[in-house]
Amino acid sequence: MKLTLIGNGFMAQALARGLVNNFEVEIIGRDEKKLNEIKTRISEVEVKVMKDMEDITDKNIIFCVKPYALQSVAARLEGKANVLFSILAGTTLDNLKKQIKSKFYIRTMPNVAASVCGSTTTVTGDKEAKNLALELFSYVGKTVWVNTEKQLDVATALAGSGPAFLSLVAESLSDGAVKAGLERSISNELVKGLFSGYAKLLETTHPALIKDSVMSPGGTTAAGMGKLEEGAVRDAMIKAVEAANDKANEIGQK
Ligand SMILES: NC(=O)C1=CN([C@@H]2O[C@H](COP(=O)(O)OP(=O)(O)OC[C@H]3O[C@@H](n4cnc5c(N)ncnc54)[C@H](OP(=O)(O)O)[C@@H]3O)[C@@H](O)[C@H]2O)C=CC1
Ligand SMILES: O=C(O)[C@@H]1CCC=N1
Repeated sequence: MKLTLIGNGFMAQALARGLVNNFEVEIIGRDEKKLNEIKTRISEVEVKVMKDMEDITDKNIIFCVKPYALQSVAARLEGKANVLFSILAGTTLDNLKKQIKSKFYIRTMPNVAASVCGSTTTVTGDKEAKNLALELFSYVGKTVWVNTEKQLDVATALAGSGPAFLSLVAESLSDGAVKAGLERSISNELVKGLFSGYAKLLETTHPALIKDSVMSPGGTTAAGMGKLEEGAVRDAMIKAVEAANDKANEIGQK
């Protein structure tokens, strides 16, 4: 089966790398130089500069441009695709249906860890294309089917934006260690180990239990936790996910 990725940015390339071993992959973009650079990095893909009018009849499209570019790119697509898979944050199935013709529509939300086959991708849309969607995105990590776009928007806030939120945690923990006198290279090494070890623990243990197992009475962790609560980190994280979800809804209303 052939997959056509429209857009050649970070996510398109991450998906292409995961998909080339199992599908024919074509990437369509607007910048020949960028496309040729991609071809040198991912030799298995076909690259193509978008025509004034691009025929998508019967193609399986993975749409990978920014949400604001939907209208201008859609205006140059003619014909009816087989399945349109969108990775666009916030952009609703209704909006996609108004702008691009396809037999079936799927909305997905992968994350940046797709570039290392570690995405957890949420998927919703037409049931007829469910199995294909779950298969495609399994080549860049795990997949989770949800029944509503409301769930997909919240998943966008949590798992799509989440790597950026966790980057703030990773970077600031390393900064704290440097402030306390540890060399940056050692701090960064410890943060990497901390995240990978923690990910393994989280597979089997609730976060509250992990916290309780670390925090001894009057100990070092309790001292640090006090400061996190003073800084309202928990509240800030909750508000970050809420704000990202609100933004997805706002994009959806445009
Ligand atoms: N980054 C992330 O972590 C995630 C992003 N997403 C979603 O993925 C989508 C792509 O994001 P990302 O890969 O990060 O963004 P990039 O900016 O890296 O890529 C966007 C791509 O769209 C192309 N593009 C923009 N406008 C046009 C146009 N008018 N005609 C043709 N091509 C156009 C750009 O072309 P050019 O290179 O020529 O500028 C570029 O190839 C977004 O909709 C985002 O919501 C989803 C999950 C996670
Ligand atoms: O912020 C963004 O637009 C994208 C969507 C999901 C993650 N990042």
